[in-house]
Amino acid sequence: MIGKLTGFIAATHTPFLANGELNLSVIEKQAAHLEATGVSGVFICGTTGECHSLTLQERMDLAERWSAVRRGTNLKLIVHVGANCLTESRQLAAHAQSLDVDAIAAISPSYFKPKSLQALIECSAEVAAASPALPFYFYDIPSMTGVNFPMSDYLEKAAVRIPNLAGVKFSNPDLMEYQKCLHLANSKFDMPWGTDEYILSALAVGAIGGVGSSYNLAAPIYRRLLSAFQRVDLKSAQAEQYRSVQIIDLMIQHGYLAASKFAMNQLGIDLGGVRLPLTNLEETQKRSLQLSLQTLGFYDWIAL
Ligand SMILES: CC(=O)N[C@@H]([C@@H](O)[C@H](O)[C@H](O)CO)[C@@H](O)CC(=O)C(=O)O
Repeated sequence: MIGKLTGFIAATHTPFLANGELNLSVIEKQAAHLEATGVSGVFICGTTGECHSLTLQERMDLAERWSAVRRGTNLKLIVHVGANCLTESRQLAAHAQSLDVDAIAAISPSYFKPKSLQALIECSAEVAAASPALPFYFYDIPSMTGVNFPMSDYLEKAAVRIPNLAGVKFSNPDLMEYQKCLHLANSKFDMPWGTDEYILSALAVGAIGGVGSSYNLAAPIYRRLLSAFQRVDLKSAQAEQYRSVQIIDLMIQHGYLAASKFAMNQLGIDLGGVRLPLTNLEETQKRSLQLSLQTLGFYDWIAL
């Protein structure tokens, strides 16, 4: 086991060329940027990575490239293998285990949804069993999957069914349920927090790390937030959290994933655009976002 995930893990974007094909050649630069800005790991092929718009082969190509690139860095590597088809998930999990990766994670199937907690646990168990040597995280993201069971119940029941269960990547803003999970089984489970705009609240109740999209472009803000929190300087921590809120709010107004990819491109990491069904920013939207980021002070906030 890798121990618990600490610090800020970037849920990475998937780089595409102008023609929409995968652009593996930029991953080295992407990793260097993330390491330089202080993230502690990468969570690839997740929501931010547009997992459901990638072919199985593309997901494996990404895992292979990241596994090679992160060697020689301090970045942890977690591969998201969730899919609607459990056979594909199992293939991805087995493939991840053949590489140098730290853990896998999987969301619930969501087109046909598990009707009971036990059915959800059976889905996780099938995937986790395909890579028994890797820690398995259930990726709880009800806003995207529409699957919503109490994660404290999931952990209690799944712990006896899934030997390699490490915890839950908690992309669910329910802080009460989060605390119940944190206190289960002598805090045995790892619970990386997945809603960046509430990370300060999560730290206050016991989080030790987060996985999220905005750590790709704004890790320095979160690092200052964490150090202010650790020295009990709540005013400074709140100020940094509010910076994150303003950035995220701006991205949401412009279409979150396309806007965050555009911002990464502006930072010199050319990740290209998003794939349909998501849509890219129009030129006017790009200009307005760029101006708003400058006016906000974004580029000063993230300077190293
Ligand atoms: C619903 C959603 O996409 N949540 C994001 C957050 O990082 C989110 O983008 C951020 O908090 C802004 O709302 C992550 O939890 C997703 C994530 O980790 C991933 O891309 O796999």
